[in-house]
Amino acid sequence: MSARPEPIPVTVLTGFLGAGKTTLLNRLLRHPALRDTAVLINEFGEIGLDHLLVERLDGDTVLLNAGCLCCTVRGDLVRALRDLAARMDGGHAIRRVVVETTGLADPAPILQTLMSDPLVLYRYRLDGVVTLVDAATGMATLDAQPEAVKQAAVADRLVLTKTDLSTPDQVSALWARLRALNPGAPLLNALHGEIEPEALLDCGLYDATRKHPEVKRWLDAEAWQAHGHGHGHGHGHGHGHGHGHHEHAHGHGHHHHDPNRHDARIHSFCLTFDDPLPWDGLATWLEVLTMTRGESVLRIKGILNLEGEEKPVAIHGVQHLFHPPVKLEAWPDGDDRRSRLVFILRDLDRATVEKGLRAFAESARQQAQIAAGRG
Ligand SMILES: Nc1nc2c(ncn2[C@@H]2O[C@H](COP(=O)(O)OP(=O)(O)OP(=O)(O)O)[C@@H](O)[C@H]2O)c(=O)[nH]1
Repeated sequence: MSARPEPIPVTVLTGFLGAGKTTLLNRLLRHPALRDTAVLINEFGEIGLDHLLVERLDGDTVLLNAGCLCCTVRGDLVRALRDLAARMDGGHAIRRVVVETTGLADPAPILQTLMSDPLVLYRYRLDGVVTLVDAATGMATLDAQPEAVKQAAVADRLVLTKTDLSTPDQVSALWARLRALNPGAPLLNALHGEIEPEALLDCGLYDATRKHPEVKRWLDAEAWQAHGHGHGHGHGHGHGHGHGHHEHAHGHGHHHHDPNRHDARIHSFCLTFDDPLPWDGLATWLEVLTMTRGESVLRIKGILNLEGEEKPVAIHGVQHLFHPPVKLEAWPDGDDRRSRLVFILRDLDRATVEKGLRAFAESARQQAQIAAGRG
């Protein structure tokens, strides 16, 4: 038996048509930090011009030529990642993968691919979603294109490009809008693709150079506290398991822009629980949620304190698909043992989610009590 090879971090680079993905990628690839990076490019329709534009073609750039992104991309992506793994086994040094999506792509199927294929799961880990937004056209694009809103909402890092082509007012309005849509992702700037790789890389649960989980960077639960003016629903849930609502739904930001219909449909919030949660109840609820409302679940990330578990467990889901839960070695942030669940949802309100979760948790607790003869 050989040990599991160190999983290779995968960064998903997305952003609407012309946002500056190729420009940024070309700059990034010149950095020593991105030595031995393989690039996978997902093109829409025509044989990809981007393939030619990515300058450092050293045989590790693979074109994923997929007409429809919803389904076909997955097979292509899996095949490309499997091929890369075979090349690594043959001694080829690859330390990182960047998947550049087409501007029209819904990032969800790509994320799902990374969390569902067994070989991909074994050899790779999702490091993060980096979404580029063109400062000059971003507002109009977000107004017109639901996919662009979704790309921004699920991002782990948001990068504003082309600030040289827009006024400071345009930039601040766009920042406010992105902040409202996605309070958890740091907002960065890249002029002509110029950005420090450290700002974009290693935003996943694991730092590439260290073994311990980077929960703070990954989950950024504090962001909802800092931005959460929509908290404090005092439901009387009689069991005293924690609460602490931090929500940022759209509509009460500081910006003057009217809530857009796409933005208004998407919102994100963080639920916090002080007491351990029963895994059975939570798992059943997640299953019900994703089976019945999967299309509304853009992303769920969480650190859980589970009944009967000493260590924290990380969960990560996109629409109807979940990454297998990962047991972490240590509690984050000075032994903070609260469960924290970050939700990015479309057309699904917080109360439904929260009530369902609490009900399933409660029912699992009662079942356990009955089973233990205490019911
Ligand atoms: N003025 C200005 N132009 C930029 C900046 N970043 C990128 N561009 C230009 O914007 C255009 C589109 O950039 P690309 O990098 O091709 O964008 P992309 O997101 O890869 O585009 P698609 O692959 O078509 O989705 C190019 O002409 C870039 O030179 C910037 O910060 N300022």
